[in-house]
Amino acid sequence: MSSPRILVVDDEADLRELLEITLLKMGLDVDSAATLGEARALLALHAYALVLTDMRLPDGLGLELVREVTAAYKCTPIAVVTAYGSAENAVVALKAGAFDYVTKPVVLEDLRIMVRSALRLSEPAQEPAAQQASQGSRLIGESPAMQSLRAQIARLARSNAPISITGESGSGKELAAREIHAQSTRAAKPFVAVNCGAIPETLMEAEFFGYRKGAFTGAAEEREGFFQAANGGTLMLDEVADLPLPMQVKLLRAIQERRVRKIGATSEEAVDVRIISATHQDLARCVETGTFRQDLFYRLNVIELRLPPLRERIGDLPLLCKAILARLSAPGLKVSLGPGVLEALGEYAFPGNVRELENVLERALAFSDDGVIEVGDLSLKAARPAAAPQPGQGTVAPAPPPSPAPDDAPLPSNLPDYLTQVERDIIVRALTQTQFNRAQTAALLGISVRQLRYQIQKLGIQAPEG
Ligand SMILES: Nc1ncnc2c1ncn2[C@@H]1O[C@H](COP(=O)(O)OP(=O)(O)OP(=O)(O)O)[C@@H](O)[C@H]1O
Repeated sequence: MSSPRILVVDDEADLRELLEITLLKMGLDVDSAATLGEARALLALHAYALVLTDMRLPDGLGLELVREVTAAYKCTPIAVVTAYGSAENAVVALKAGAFDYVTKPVVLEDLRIMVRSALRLSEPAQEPAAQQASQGSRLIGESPAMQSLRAQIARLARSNAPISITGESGSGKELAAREIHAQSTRAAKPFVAVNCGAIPETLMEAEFFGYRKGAFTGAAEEREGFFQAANGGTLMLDEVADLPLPMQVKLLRAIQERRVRKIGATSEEAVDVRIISATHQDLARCVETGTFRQDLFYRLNVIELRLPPLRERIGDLPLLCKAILARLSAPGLKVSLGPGVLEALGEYAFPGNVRELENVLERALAFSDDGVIEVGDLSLKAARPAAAPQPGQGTVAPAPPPSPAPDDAPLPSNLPDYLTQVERDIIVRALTQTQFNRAQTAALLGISVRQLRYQIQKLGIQAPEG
């Protein structure tokens, strides 16, 4: 079998030679070109496993070649060599479709890592793996929005460019990130998801970069950070807008240099990590208000992937309900939706998106008789004009408007836990008020007795049987 063939495009003879020798030593075949014209001629003659081009060439810009190769040779990844410190060039090239970049002066280890990663893209075994991943996609939905999302994911999986995923809470940002990872050449390596809002500021550096034994009091053992744990794979920075500014500086450096230093270490180590960031906030707005660094925003936001809210793809409801219920129901139990349920769901705005749909169905399933979910079991939070409760099917009372918290009130650091606590407190208060009379408590809170019983059990509230 012949070795993969690489095309090197550079007009600096010294650098070209260095690249050629490094690639030949990796057992690869190398062609080289000094101009765009020569490169085009070679591309027309051979199929390349990778094109590596300088950005400035005598007869034009490497960027032109990036665009041409991306459009005309879809199976050939193209990477660029950029001058040190010209982050702008790298970002422009990645946006234009470059697979990755290396900076000058070229660090040979970085070059080898990048080349190996690119070659995995053209390995024949990779094709079926990628196909399988997309066929077995866990992102459910056939709406035009989902089809377009899946197509974008398949394209993005073939690049190392940083991706910023935006979308409302519960819309599937983490699922999309996992999907990109699963379809990429990094699939065999770890996917590490980090909730940036959940790490105490004092521990952040240690968590991200690791530490050496004895680096600080309590550092009894050497520990890896998220970057090392994700080496070769993908690091997802969830709720990236929550990163404090000092950590943003350190993160930017790690991403730019592709190197991290453990706390207490004297030297840095190379890490090969693809960064996917996600947030439900408007990062550009955070930059304007000064809570997010512009340079980090620029680095993370190379390619933007927007996840549509569920209400924009409501046609996916039947498929989503089917898949969620199949997952939630006990083996052998057939679960179905009663009349009007899909319509009622279709009229609901789903501020919490697919996660909320999962919760609604899980709760409804617990209340349903004989595995048939009725409209009254849904207990949707917002008013649903056409989904008024049917007589005898439980009631959906309009909630009193929540009193707005003052703008400077401290935000909860874990919203689900906070909301669970609020729910618990309210139920305990209502139970105490009615002296644990469940029927009265349920009526007071506008839920059915069955729903109340379920919540009491779920929240572990100690209440005498009533
Ligand atoms: N298209 C989809 N198909 C199937 N399940 C989905 C889809 N989108 C989201 N989900 C499910 O919804 C839940 C929430 O998804 P996920 O955690 O990816 O959302 P998120 O946007 O990252 O949320 P957050 O902003 O709160 O972190 C998960 O259980 C996920 O499996």
